[in-house]
Amino acid sequence: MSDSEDDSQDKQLKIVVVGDGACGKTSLATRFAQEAFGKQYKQTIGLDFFLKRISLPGNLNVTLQVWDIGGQTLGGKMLDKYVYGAHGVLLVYDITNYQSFENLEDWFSMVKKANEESDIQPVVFLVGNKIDLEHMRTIKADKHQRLCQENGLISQFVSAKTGDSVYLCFQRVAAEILGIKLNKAEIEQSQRIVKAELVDYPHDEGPIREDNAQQSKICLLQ
Ligand SMILES: Nc1nc2c(ncn2[C@@H]2O[C@H](COP(=O)(O)OP(=O)(O)OP(=O)(O)O)[C@@H](O)[C@H]2O)c(=O)[nH]1
Repeated sequence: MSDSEDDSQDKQLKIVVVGDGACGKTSLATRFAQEAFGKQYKQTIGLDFFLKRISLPGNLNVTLQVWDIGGQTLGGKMLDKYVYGAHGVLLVYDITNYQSFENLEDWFSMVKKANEESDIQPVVFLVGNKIDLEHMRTIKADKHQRLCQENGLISQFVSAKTGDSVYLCFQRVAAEILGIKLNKAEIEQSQRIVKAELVDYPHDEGPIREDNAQQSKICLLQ
């Protein structure tokens, strides 16, 4: 059987990714679906769409349709339609941006309202992104946990930049929707270990001084 025939038999799950502009939704989806990351910010107009097939315990394959919703759509006419019928929702914020956390209330209200008349109620994850910038964190982890407890949300921290826990996040959403329990070994396997890059200057040279670096750039231009 070819891959595409195989795909067509997979269960498809609709996962909607919402949150403020620039909190990293596209980066998260791109990291998951294409294993790539771009530093340049390019605003999503409307929505983007990604498909990725994953495996769950018990040799179960599922295809995730990831709906990456532009942050500027909040309050717009189309948003309800994008979110309607989602099996899973990722409420994403940037841990270094307080406003993106505050605005989750509006995003969550919209998610609940959009699905009021749907037969399926989505599993909702609270996703704190950019944990590679831990030193710039403005929302304490206990505030994040409190929001989860008060609203029945499932907690996840990720970094779209390093890839830390991104695959795990989507795998947990799918498992939760399908009522599958991931064991510790499966969770650990999906968690990418982040290694810091160490710059090792030769001891006798020391770091390059800014004025020297400037000169060498000028030389190159001439
Ligand atoms: N350091 C760091 N930067 C990130 C991370 N995720 C995203 N970024 C950066 O944050 C900026 C915004 O990322 P996007 O993924 O475009 O944000 P978005 O939420 O899709 O934005 P909208 O399209 O406006 O809704 C980009 O410059 C990304 O490179 C992360 O985990 N760590």
